Amino acid sequence: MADWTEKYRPTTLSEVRGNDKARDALRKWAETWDDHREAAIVHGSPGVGKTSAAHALASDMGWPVMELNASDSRTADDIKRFAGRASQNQTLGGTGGRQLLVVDEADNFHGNSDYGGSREVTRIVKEANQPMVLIANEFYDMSNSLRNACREIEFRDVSRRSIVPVLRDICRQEGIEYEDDALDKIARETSGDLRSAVNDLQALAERNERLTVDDVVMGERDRTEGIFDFLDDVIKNKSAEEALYASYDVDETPDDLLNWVEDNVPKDYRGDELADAYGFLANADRWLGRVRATQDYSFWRYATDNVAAGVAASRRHDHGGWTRYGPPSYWSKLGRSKATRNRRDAIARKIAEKGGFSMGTARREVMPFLAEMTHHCKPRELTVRMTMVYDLDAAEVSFVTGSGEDTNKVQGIVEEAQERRDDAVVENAGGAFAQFESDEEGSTADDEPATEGEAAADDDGDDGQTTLGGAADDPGEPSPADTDSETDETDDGQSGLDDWL
Ligand SMILES: Nc1ncnc2c1ncn2[C@@H]1O[C@H](COP(=O)(O)OP(=O)(O)OP(=O)(O)O)[C@@H](O)[C@H]1O
Repeated sequence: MADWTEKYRPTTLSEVRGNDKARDALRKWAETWDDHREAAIVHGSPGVGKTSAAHALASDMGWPVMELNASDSRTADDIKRFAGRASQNQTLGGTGGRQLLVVDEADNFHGNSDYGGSREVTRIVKEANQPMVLIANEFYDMSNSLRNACREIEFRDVSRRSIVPVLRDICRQEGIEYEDDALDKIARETSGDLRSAVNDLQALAERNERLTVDDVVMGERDRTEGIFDFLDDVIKNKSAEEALYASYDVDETPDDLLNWVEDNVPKDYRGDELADAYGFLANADRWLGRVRATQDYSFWRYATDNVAAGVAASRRHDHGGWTRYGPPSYWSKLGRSKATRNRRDAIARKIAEKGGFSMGTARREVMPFLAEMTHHCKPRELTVRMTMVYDLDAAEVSFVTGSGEDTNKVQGIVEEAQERRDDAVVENAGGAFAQFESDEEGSTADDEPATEGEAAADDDGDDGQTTLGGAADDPGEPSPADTDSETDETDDGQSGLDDWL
C-alpha cells in the first residue's frame, strides 16, 4: 500500500492543517517578497507540515523549487555553488524568473566543521535574489546572525482538533469504517505530530477492517489492563498451567506478549530463574520466527507456551509486593502491522549478520539503542554511520529513526552512506594488507560469530521443542528463520555498535 503520508501530502497551502497563522504568514511573506526580499525560517517539531507547506506554497505561487538537501554536504563552497546554480536558473523558464530556494535542516549548519557553512548561509540569505525558505526543528540552534537576517515563521504542534479531521478525510477516501473515538485517540497519542498520526492510522487500517477505539494501543496503559494482570500471573502468582490459561484471555499477539514479558521479567526475577526464563523466551522467539517464515500460525501456541508457562515455571522465589511493569520500550514500533514487522525483521537480519548475534538480540537489544541514539536522524553523523555499517535503505533508516522515508534528511543520509561505502571499497582495494590492518583494529565481529549462528541453527529444531508438555512437532526443514534464531540471550547486544561508534 502506498505510504499515506505521501499520498495525502498537502499540495496547496489551503490543505496544510492546524497552523493557520503560520500558513497565512508564509503566504503573505511570499506575496510580498518583492518588497522585503527577506528569507524565511520555518521552524517547528517534526511532522507538523513544514516541508509540505514550503512545497505547497511554491506550487501555489507557480515557483519551481530548488532544494539544498541534507544530502548535499554543507561546506561554504557547497552553499556558494547552490546559490550560484540558483541565480543561473533565474534566467530560465517562464515563471518571471522566481523560484523558491528551500534549505532543509537549516539548524544543522551550526556544527564545528560546518561553521563556514553557517556563515555562508547567512551571507547568502542576506544577498539572495530569490525567495528562500530555511526549514529547521530548532530555531535556537541557528546562529544569531542567521536568525536576525530572516523572518521567523513558527509551526506549532498540530492540535488534536486539527488532526482528527485529517484522519477522518483519509478514512473516507480509503473507504475505512471507524469509530470517532478511535481517531480521537490516535490524535491524542501522537500529540501534535500529524505525520505520526497518519502513519499510525495506516498501520491500524492495515490490521483492522473497522477501526475501533480498542484497536488503538500505542503504549497506552488503559487498554492494556489485561496485560498487567497477566504479567502478575506469570511473574508472581500463578502456576505454569494457570499462567498458560491466563494467556488465552489476553488480547495480545504472541509477539507482543513476548516483548511485554521479556521487558518486565528482569524487574523481579534474578539469577538462575531469570536465566531459565530467558531460555524459554528464546524458544518462544524461535517459534515466532517459524511462524513468520512459514505463515503457519499453529506454531503460535508453542510460542505462548514458552512465554506463559515457561516463564512461570522458571520462578523459584516468591515475588511479593507491587512492581511497576511498563510497556516494552520499543513498543510503538513492535508488530503493529505485518509490513512493519517485516521491515523490522529485515533490519534486524542485517544487524544480526553484521554484529554476529541472533535476530532476537538484534531486534530487542540493538535496535532500541539505535532508535534511541539516532532519533529523528540526530546526530546526523551517527545516523550516516549506522546506515553505512548496516547497509540500510531509506525505508529502514526511516523505521529506525522515526523520520519520514521521503524526507531529504533520510534520502541524504542514505546517499552519503552509499558514497562512503563506495569510498571505503576503493580504499580497501589498496591491497591485502589494508584488509588485515583494519581487521586488527577491531572490526572483529564479522566472521566468527556467523559460524556460531550456523551451529546453533543445526540443533535449533530440537531446542525449539522444549516447550512445556512437549506439544511441539518438528516444523520440518530448517526455515529461513532458523538461521536467524540462534538465541544466545547473553550476547552483548551493543558489541555490534563498536563498528560505527
Ligand atoms: N499541517 C499538516 N497538514 C496536512 N498534512 C500534514 C501536516 N503536517 C504533516 N502532514 C502530513 O505529514 C507528512 C509529513 O509532513 P512534513 O514532511 O511536511 O513535516 P515536517 O514538519 O516537514 O517534518 P520534518 O521536520 O520531520 O521533515 C505530510 O506528507 C502529510 O501527510
